[in-house]
Amino acid sequence: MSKAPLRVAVTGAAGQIGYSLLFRIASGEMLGKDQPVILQLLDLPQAQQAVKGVIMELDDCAFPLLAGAFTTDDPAVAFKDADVCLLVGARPRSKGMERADLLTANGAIFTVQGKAIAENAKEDVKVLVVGNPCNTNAYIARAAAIKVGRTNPANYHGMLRLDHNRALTQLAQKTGRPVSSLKQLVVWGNHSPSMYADYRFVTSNGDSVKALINDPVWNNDVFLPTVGKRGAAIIEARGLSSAASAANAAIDHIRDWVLGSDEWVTLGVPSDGSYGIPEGIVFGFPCKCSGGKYEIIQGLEIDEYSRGKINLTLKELEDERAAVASML
Ligand SMILES: NC(=O)c1ccc[n+]([C@@H]2O[C@H](COP(=O)([O-])OP(=O)(O)OC[C@H]3O[C@@H](n4cnc5c(N)ncnc54)[C@H](O)[C@@H]3O)[C@@H](O)[C@H]2O)c1
Ligand SMILES: O=C(O)C[C@H](O)C(=O)O
Repeated sequence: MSKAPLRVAVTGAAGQIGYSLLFRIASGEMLGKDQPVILQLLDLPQAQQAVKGVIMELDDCAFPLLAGAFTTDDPAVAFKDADVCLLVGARPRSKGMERADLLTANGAIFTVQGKAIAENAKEDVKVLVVGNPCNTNAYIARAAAIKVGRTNPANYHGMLRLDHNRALTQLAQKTGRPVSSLKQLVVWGNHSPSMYADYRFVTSNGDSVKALINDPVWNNDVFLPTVGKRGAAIIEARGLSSAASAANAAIDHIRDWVLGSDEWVTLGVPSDGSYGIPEGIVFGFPCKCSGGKYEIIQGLEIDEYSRGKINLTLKELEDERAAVASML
């Protein structure tokens, strides 16, 4: 017997990430090749026509797993009974802008949406914020949801998976080892240039990647800036912010969370106090997922260099938290 459909709400559905994301969700790449889905799409009133066009294209793919799709400009309708919410809709950064510039522009969206999710979605809804600055937007949505109650505050995530995937490829290219052989990577902190992509624990077929590379100067002066500033480099090259790779990362994040992952994955999750990160701050941590739940991997050694890097990205998130305090 076929499974009951899961409801996936996607905001910013008319945007460029939406266009890369929706077709892959409908084809089963996110929730499984035997899992029907209903797409509940949210965008602004002026974008409704464009979303209708996207739904026409979804129809024209005749996806066997697509059990329905609709568009609305009302968050309460979009999030009704949702199992998964992908909060993509926000203004993207343009050339020369830092993510902090987006804080006030986009923060207001997430108070409204966090409340609407908590009031309307399934109680165990899984929420991933992609719209930037995604860690603090997830923090805002979670704070608004906590005021309502009902949903699980641990299930409001920000997306660090793009940074994780970017770091994997840089390491694969440096070592000449296949991406698939690299295990135990983590990107700590904020989805911003302050993030700390940490390959001290990474192995490739049992070999330590840190020992293979054995080049702290490359780590500090090439690897970290390349991963941290990759978003800006893509905006510079494309004239638009990353879209297909961002959509891919969102799919990876939700797939691993829902279907499980034997490997470490970086998830941006509300801190439970692990590694000295204050509770509630949405922070990139090494996680394992199984049975639809995630846990932060404990007990990793944090050396002095790493502590300095983690403190730096934490400080940025604490400053962002202070900047949005009046919105909460
Ligand atoms: N976390 C990451 O790794 C990552 C990576 C890439 C992009 N992003 C961010 O994702 C966001 C979307 O990027 P994009 O390239 O798709 O942008 P886009 O401008 O192409 O699309 C954004 C869409 O969001 C809609 N929107 C705006 N406000 C909305 C609201 N209140 N409710 C619903 N929809 C709304 C717009 O109408 C538009 O259709 C940006 O904030 C961007 O910075 C994050
Ligand atoms: O950098 C941006 O503004 C877009 C996105 O967050 C990215 O990392 O590509």
